Amino acid sequence: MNFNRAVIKVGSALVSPDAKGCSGMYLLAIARFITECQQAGKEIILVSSGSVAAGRQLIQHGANVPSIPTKQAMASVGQMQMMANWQRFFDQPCSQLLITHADLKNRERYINIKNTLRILLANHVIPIVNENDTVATDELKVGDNDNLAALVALVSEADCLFILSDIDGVYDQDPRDNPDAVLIPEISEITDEIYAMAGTTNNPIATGGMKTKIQAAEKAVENGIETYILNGRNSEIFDALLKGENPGTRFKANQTATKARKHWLKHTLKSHGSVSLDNGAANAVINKGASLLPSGIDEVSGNFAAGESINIIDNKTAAIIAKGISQYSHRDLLRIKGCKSNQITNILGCCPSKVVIHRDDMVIL
Ligand SMILES: Nc1ncnc2c1ncn2[C@@H]1O[C@H](COP(=O)(O)OP(=O)(O)O)[C@@H](O)[C@H]1O
Ligand SMILES: N[C@@H](CCC(=O)OP(=O)(O)O)C(=O)O
Repeated sequence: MNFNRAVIKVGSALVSPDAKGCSGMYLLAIARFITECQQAGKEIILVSSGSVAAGRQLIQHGANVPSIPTKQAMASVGQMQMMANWQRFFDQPCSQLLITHADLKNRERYINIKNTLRILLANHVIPIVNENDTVATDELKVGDNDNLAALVALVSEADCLFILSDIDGVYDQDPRDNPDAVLIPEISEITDEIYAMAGTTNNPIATGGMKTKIQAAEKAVENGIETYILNGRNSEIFDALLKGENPGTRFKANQTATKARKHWLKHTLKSHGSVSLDNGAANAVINKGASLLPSGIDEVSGNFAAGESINIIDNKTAAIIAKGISQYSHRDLLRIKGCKSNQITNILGCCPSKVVIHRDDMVIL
């Protein structure tokens, strides 16, 4: 799995499969996948739908489609149930972020959301985002959690977006109406033809269907974020992902977005110091797309602050193999070099990051 930070979007049909309150039926496997990703040094943000579905039985409504205020009340009571349901699958604390489109459009609020997410992740809290349905009228709304998840991936600078739904991926036509529909494993360009294949949803508790998932994928890939649409009802997909396979539809990230950042790293940023790596770490960085962990660092030289660029040297050849932005100052690195990431807090008193240089902050030379 070649990512450092991912947003995982979970649809209503997984949180509340029969729209009668919350269920753990599908969340257990999702939570296990999240834990396994974290154990591999990756950071995960959840975007969870399901508040309306979870609260549906607790608010009176007739046989007709509930009105907007009724749905807002359902979301309000259902959100509590949904968060409690997620929390029981994690030993770590979960946190709640309820946001609207208006929050993401406002620069000051955008930065506040970004900073909050960063600090939550640094403290090993699992951020769980949903739209703030109570205050969201049409002008304030993102409207669907697929597009919200793409915006969360942008604000959090994630490099991967997983959209988990009740269907295996994008088909050439809606498989609910067309049994001959064929799954498309790889989409390298989102064209009008792709949009034409995507229908809406017939699930009364869901919003958007495949159309909003394609919109979300488009937003993400054009910003260099690889996107997958997957069936969260099938727990085998998580084993496949962990093995680096694609068990659904993958949208290739636009390389120019990634390239622009790598170009800036390589050519614009001046290095203020260096770290030398042992054999295993040098191999992981060059050949396995890994982030740099403190355990692989043998030596630290120079005088640099957290957030500054440094060279990465292979101890064996003394060659500069890569360059990247260090999450730690040279002083802190001298104290944590050679240590496991889970020892950082004991040594420094805090752990702003499990990795010394994130893969997306690194360029191989
Ligand atoms: N081309 C398509 N490929 C796959 N699914 C499609 C397509 N067009 C429409 N759909 C529908 O989209 C649904 C998933 O969207 P939705 O019900 O909004 O799920 P979620 O609650 O996970 O957001 C599928 O169950 C399927 O019926
Ligand atoms: N904020 C709403 C999200 C609605 C929504 O987008 O649902 P889904 O299509 O299942 O992702 C809720 O929590 O019910």
